[in-house]
Amino acid sequence: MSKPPVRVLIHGANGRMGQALLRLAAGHDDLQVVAAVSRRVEQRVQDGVPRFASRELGGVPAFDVAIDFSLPEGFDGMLAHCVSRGAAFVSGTTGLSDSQLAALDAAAQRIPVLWAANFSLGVTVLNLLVERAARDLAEWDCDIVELHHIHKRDAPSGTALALGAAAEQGGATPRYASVRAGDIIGEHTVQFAGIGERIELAHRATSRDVFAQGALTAALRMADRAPGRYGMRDLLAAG
Ligand SMILES: NC(=O)C1=CN([C@@H]2O[C@H](COP(=O)(O)OP(=O)(O)OC[C@H]3O[C@@H](n4cnc5c(N)ncnc54)[C@H](OP(=O)(O)O)[C@@H]3O)[C@@H](O)[C@H]2O)C=CC1
Ligand SMILES: O=C(O)C1=N[C@H](C(=O)O)C[C@H](O)C1
Repeated sequence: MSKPPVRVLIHGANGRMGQALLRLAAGHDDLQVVAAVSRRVEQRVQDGVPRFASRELGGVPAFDVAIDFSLPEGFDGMLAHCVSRGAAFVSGTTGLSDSQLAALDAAAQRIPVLWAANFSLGVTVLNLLVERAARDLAEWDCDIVELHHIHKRDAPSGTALALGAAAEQGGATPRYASVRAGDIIGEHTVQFAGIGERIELAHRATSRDVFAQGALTAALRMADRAPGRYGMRDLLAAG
């Protein structure tokens, strides 16, 4: 007998990422979007998916996992809601405060939690490469340059900070520079500069679909996990 589809809630549904998630989710037989949540709701049902405003969470049907790509103002409410429903929480929202990041650890005592600054396979591997390079190049200057679209609010990007943490793990001390321009999806370069030579490790996303597809895959894999804190590296290890 085939498994029933994983029931997914998408939070931040009106946004750039929310729209990509809804479009790509429609092509997955193994999941069903049972609720699309955002601040404002114009139509009660759109493309067969029930819509809810964030103040109406009490009326949302049962779900196995929420995928949150909202903003820091929306994040706390959805995390708390997942804990109260016993559902898994997968989030890519960036610009979070230290206390919001700590709240992920507290929630992970009760539900499966995966937060990642970047859901692309390329950046997941880039983090490993940066940590490795920093181990041998800790004395070199380390600079992280990130470019994003003009609407992005947080800087440095979540990915830049995660790459910085990987560099620090290897012993380097990174500096950050941010550019906000046009419709750039997301580009990150980690430069290690010595005397007479330098290395650049770079990732360029040309479509938001890579983040959305990564988050849908993560949601499918998190739905039936034990409570705990997970990262993209755990998904790599899972194959
Ligand atoms: N980890 C990753 O791989 C990636 C992470 N991101 C991050 O995802 C987040 C969303 O990005 P993007 O889609 O471009 O942003 P948008 O501004 O396009 O969308 C944000 C969404 O969040 C909703 N929202 C905002 N505030 C609240 C609130 N207080 N309560 C409930 N919902 C709220 C908005 O609803 P409404 O429209 O109704 O106001 C909107 O649907 C950002 O933090 C971004 O940095 C982005 C891409 C990849
Ligand atoms: O806001 C975005 O667009 C993106 N945000 C993430 C970040 O802050 O690193 C990931 C990606 O680069 C796109």
